[in-house]
Amino acid sequence: MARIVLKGISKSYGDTQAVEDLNLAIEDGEFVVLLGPTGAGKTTTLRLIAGLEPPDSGQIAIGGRDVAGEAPAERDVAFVFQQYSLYPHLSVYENLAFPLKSPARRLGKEEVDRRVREVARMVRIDHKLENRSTRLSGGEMQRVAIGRALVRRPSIYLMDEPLSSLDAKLRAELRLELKRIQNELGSTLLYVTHDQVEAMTMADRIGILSHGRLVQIGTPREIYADPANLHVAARLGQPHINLLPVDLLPGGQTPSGTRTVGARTEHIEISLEGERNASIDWIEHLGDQNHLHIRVRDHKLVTLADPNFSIAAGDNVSLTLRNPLYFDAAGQRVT
Ligand SMILES: Nc1ncnc2c1ncn2[C@@H]1O[C@H](COP(=O)(O)OP(=O)(O)OP(=O)(O)O)[C@@H](O)[C@H]1O
Repeated sequence: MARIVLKGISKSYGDTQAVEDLNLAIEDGEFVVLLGPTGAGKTTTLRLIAGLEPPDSGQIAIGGRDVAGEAPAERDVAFVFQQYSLYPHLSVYENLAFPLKSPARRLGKEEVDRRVREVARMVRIDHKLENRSTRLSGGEMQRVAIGRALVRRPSIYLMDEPLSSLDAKLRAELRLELKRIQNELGSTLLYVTHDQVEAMTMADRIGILSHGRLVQIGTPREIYADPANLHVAARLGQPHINLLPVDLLPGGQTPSGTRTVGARTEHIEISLEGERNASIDWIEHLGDQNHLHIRVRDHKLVTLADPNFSIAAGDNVSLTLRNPLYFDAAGQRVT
């Protein structure tokens, strides 16, 4: 377990600035998720910490040590990739034992056996230890890949979209398990994803990356409720935040300098009373909730509604804002 500190890290590939002046401290035992769109610099950040590439400038410290001169193996870091990279000719047991077999480790046979079985229980694959790794489902393979990282007990874990190749149900299951395991081990974990649900459910803190820069870092609640700018506000929330011109809807007290009003479901009151200023274009029925597609003059917005709310396409409704978010011409929050 260890603290990770990045100070002024930059990295470019030719003309592409992948990471730019990145400052980030991840506390010992903390679960930090880097969230950002494709090309934001997430994978590059992990690769720099792991030592797979050197930064152009800046410093990286792990557990108080400047790791500039250290090779990946010396950094005591485990990396889990998007695609499970198991040894196909080996059994699950042998795959899990593999990282413990390097001559440098000098672990006795019993100790290896004990650790393999302990980790197999943790990632819930202990009933398949003798299976060939090719005879596993995608979810089981990824459990083994995660187990192989855990078995070494490194000081930090770096995970690059480890759940993205799995179906939605498995992803939800493994999300919970990863969080439980990290809690149990108290390990420092830096996790990269572009899935906002993973970020919201697992992270102690979320760091939002855009064009190689860290735009904001905070607890999931802070990032969601108090976004620094439009870019961050648009990364979280389902359906997406509605960006509306000032004065389109009544309600709220617009601060001066506001150019755009950001309204999520919880910022929009729908009523069948009062002046009807909007009409329902269509309704998506998702089972436990409905997405209402609403038109206000020539603007469209989407909000959630309870399926029991009795409303139909073509109905006219009254919309009012309640404490929405305000942004200036540059997209920065105005309060
Ligand atoms: N080895 C490389 N050579 C050239 N350009 C690279 C290399 N690695 C990354 N880049 C570029 O650096 C930028 C950041 O890439 P990076 O892989 O870190 O983004 P990411 O946020 O992880 O994206 P994704 O979600 O698609 O994995 C991109 O524009 C990418 O094309």
